Amino acid sequence: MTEPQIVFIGAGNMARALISGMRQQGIAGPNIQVHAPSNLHRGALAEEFGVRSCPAQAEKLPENSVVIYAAKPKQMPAVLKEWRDSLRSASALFVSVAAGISSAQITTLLGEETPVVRAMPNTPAQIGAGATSLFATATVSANQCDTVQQIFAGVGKVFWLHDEALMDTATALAGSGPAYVLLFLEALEDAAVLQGLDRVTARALALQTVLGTAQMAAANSASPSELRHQVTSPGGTTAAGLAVWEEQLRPLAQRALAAAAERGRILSQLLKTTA
Ligand SMILES: NC(=O)C1=CN([C@@H]2O[C@H](COP(=O)(O)OP(=O)(O)OC[C@H]3O[C@@H](n4cnc5c(N)ncnc54)[C@H](OP(=O)(O)O)[C@@H]3O)[C@@H](O)[C@H]2O)C=CC1
Ligand SMILES: O=C(O)[C@@H]1CCC=N1
Repeated sequence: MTEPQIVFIGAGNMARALISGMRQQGIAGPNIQVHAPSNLHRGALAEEFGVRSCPAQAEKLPENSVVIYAAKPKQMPAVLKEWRDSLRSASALFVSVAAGISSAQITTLLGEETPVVRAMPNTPAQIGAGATSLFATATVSANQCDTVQQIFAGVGKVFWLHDEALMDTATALAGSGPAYVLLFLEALEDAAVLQGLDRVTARALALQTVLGTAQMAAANSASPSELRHQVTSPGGTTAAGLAVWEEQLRPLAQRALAAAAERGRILSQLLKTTA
């Protein structure tokens, strides 16, 4: 099977993370093209990864291209109006990473027959450690599902969802998740510095603790709760620290994921697909 041309609409943070991972996966630079209004980000991608840098305007695409929408959710109606005909004439598979925007909204813009996959990757894709949730509409063929699986499996782990409504939860958990983990790292570092540890050591200790724990949990069949109990000596230091975390962490996690998922639904409601 010939490799499909992968066409990015948008050259920002998410496009960069995916392209970086794809290049490490061995996808050739010229097999990836990136469209954006300014040369700022797409020019840098062309220089760094050897991809084709193209203006935002739609162009004729090779048959069976895979088009990845990686511009902002609210820009979708205007952008898809521009691209609709090129997508149709290439029988392109359309993959959207836009938070919140439903497949029904996309097919309203592109036509019912357009095969659409919603993908929610995250930025660790740039080092091949991403987590991507995928949802395919009924018009996506088994071969097209395989193609999408291959693309995203090359930049991390892939999870197919069968209920589109849960894409907002996947977004709240994994799409936004790297920011929560980074905030947690910042908070641990700051707290250790407050106790007198120098910043360089505090950052390195926090980072290695989170990294090592995630790797240990991934390598172990025991649940996170079981592994946590292995750290926690009765009456010891961990129990004292955990008592403080337990006061607030679970309700906070629930509120944070609820707020993020709700924002996804609002982004969807704000979109005027009739524009
Ligand atoms: N950042 C993340 O962690 C994740 C983001 N996403 C989704 O990815 C999408 C992009 O987010 P992110 O990368 O963070 O955003 P950025 O702001 O970093 O990038 C947006 C890109 O869209 C480009 N753009 C603007 N207008 C057009 C147009 N008319 N045609 C083509 N490209 C255009 C911009 O061009 P220019 O370079 O000229 O400014 C820019 O390259 C969003 O839909 C978001 O929901 C999904 C998962 C995770
Ligand atoms: O913040 C956002 O809206 C995007 C989607 C998930 C991560 N970043």
